[in-house]
Amino acid sequence: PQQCNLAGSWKNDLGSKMYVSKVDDKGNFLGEYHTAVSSAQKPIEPSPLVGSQHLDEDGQCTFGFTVNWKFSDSTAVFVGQCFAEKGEEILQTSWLLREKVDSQSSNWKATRTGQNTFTRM
Ligand SMILES: CN1C(=O)N(C)[C@H]2CS[C@@H](CCCCC(=O)O)[C@H]21
Repeated sequence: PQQCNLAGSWKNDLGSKMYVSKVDDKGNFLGEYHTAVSSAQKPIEPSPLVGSQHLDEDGQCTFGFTVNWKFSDSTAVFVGQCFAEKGEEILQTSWLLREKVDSQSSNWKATRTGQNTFTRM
């Protein structure tokens, strides 16, 4: 069965790109996230990501990774699964974006969530 390995280049429906370096034998990986959009004031820069994926024998692995934004006081965490359909690999992900807020009274509005699909570039 096709082993769904996250190494390589991915793009999502927002036009963001993700470059994943090799996945080690424990499933850990590093990479870079090139976001296409941002609510931050500063110019967008590539940002490091650190993650881990299951290396199941059936190849439809689940994974998670964290993106530490270099141009924004925020952090995103993604969880998802890799699906292999007719030779195409699709990453179905959900994410939480936590932005730094100035006081706990604003804590309620600090976390956003969404879902995104990635395909190989
Ligand atoms: C573009 N995005 C993207 O490709 N996503 C899957 C979502 C989850 S991370 C967010 C971008 C955050 C940029 C940094 C910031 O504005 O604080 C958004």
